[in-house]
Amino acid sequence: MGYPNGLVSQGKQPLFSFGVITDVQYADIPDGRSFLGVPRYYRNSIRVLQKAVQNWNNHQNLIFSINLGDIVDGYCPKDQSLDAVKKVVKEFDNFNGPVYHMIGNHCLYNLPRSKLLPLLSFPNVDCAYFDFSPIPEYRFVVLDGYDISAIGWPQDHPHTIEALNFLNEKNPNSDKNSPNGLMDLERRFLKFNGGVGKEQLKWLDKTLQDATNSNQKVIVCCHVPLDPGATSKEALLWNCDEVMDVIHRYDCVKVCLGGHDHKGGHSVDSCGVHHRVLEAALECPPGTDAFGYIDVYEDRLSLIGTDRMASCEMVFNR
Ligand SMILES: Nc1ccn([C@@H]2O[C@H](COP(=O)(O)OP(=O)(O)OC[C@H](O)CO)[C@@H](O)[C@H]2O)c(=O)n1
Repeated sequence: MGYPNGLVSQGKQPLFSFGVITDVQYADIPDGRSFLGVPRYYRNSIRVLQKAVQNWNNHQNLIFSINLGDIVDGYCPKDQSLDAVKKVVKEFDNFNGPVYHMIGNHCLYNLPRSKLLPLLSFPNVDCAYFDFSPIPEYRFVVLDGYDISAIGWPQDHPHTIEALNFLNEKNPNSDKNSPNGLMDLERRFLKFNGGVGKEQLKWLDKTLQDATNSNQKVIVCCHVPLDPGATSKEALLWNCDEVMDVIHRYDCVKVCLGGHDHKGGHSVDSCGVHHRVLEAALECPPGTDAFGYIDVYEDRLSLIGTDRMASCEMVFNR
């Protein structure tokens, strides 16, 4: 059987399947461009989401969907932020199943965490990282890539202060979103990125130990990518090295999914873990789409992408 975007089914039934989309970055404003000049279609992006939900529902066998973050764009007029987030959430709610969201920098430009987490139905409204297990053999670990961040926390919050100190130490530019002069992987030390804090790292370690004890395979999800092979250096998590050190201690993690770097990417790291950064809905010119679903097997994930989201076979290496 043939799929869109070139995959060929291997005949076996998946254990389960789920929908994916990222970087909708909706705003009711005219089309624009990224800082680097890439076109952005702020109004069309909600149409891409509507098409995704329709497609997921038509599939009939997707047991949940994942939104990898950045639901509303930073250029959304601030007096419209709440309505814009509610409007996008309403579209996700048309999906016939649970939707797991994560927060991105653009979400945090619009609303503080205290407002976002309840609106996005996080399992615990005080914490943006969590895990869930759709079937006993698999566990999903959702990381908060803006745990240590200069955006989203109150100005006097310890995590804001830690982030500002970190940026001042690592990035000498007065514009902390500018990578000018930063070399190679240091180009990730930008204000629109963030890091995973110590408590969350401990939680990640404990959760992966628990998954190992339960003989579960793990998919890690984070808005901010974790491997330089799958993303521009400017879009990497500040402490991707620390997070990957924890992940590599365990054999259970098979795939990491990300958003944030709109062009998308795929790599296999030195320990055989797949990293798939998904293509953004925001950059779809009208008439095009970027969403997909993932078939989960015992030995691989198969991403079936639509249009600008490339299909991808991720066979487990360990
Ligand atoms: N002062 C700046 C600001 C940004 N850049 C570079 O521009 C790229 C991304 O900026 P932008 O499009 O505004 O960021 P988004 O959060 O909307 O999107 C995230 C990107 O997709 C992550 O790649 C980036 O390359 C910056 O370094 C800059 O040079 N100077």
